[in-house]
Amino acid sequence: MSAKAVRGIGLAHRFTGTHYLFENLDFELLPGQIVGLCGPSGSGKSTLLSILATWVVPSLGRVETIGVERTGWVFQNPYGVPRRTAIDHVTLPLLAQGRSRRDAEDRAHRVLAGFRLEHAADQPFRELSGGEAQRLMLARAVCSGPDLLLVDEPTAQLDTRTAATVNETLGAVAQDGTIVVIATHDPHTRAACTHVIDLALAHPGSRL
Ligand SMILES: Nc1ncnc2c1ncn2[C@@H]1O[C@H](COP(=O)(O)OP(=O)(O)OP(=O)(O)O)[C@@H](O)[C@H]1O
Repeated sequence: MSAKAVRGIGLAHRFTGTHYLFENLDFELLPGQIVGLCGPSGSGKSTLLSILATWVVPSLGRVETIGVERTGWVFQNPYGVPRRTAIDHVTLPLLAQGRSRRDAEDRAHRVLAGFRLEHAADQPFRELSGGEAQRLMLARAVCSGPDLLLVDEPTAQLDTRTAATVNETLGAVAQDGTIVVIATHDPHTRAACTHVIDLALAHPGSRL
């Protein structure tokens, strides 16, 4: 496995005209880790994901990456092609990597099964439930082979059993060498993480 790491160094962020959401954040994220970004609503979890994705420049500090060429992102709101089937969404990134159709479809079915979506393989995206659509986005992101996978609230819409499967599958993705970062409110998802960055503790007000 090639060396990969994501480092946050002295990170702090505030939007124009607002107070600092968090300050003095230092961390190193490595393959095999599944890192939970935790904290109350509005504490800056999605903002920190955007900073890790380099979409938002932090007010202070910097992010350094080593060996991270591909970043996958799964939003809270799933977006797909309404008429295209679930299996198509997952097969496409595998074909784009140069796999044969048969190899791509085999892998796509295995990944769908990992997210409890086998039953929906041939359903068009528009017929999926909210939770199925979001799991499909996870499956698609995993199939794009990211070095760093950023996920916003993956279990918010799921029942406990499905959420547990998703957490296990993300754990397996981390074991395969992806750095997985999950913004979450869910205590079960937090418990499934190997590391936690708690933004409640990085909030300037937490020291008052
Ligand atoms: N582009 C922006 N401009 C100004 N303020 C913003 C912007 N984006 C987010 N904020 C504010 O920054 C704060 C943190 O937002 P963020 O979405 O990162 O929190 P969160 O912890 O992910 O919240 P939630 O758990 O509710 O999703 C919020 O008060 C939000 O209104």
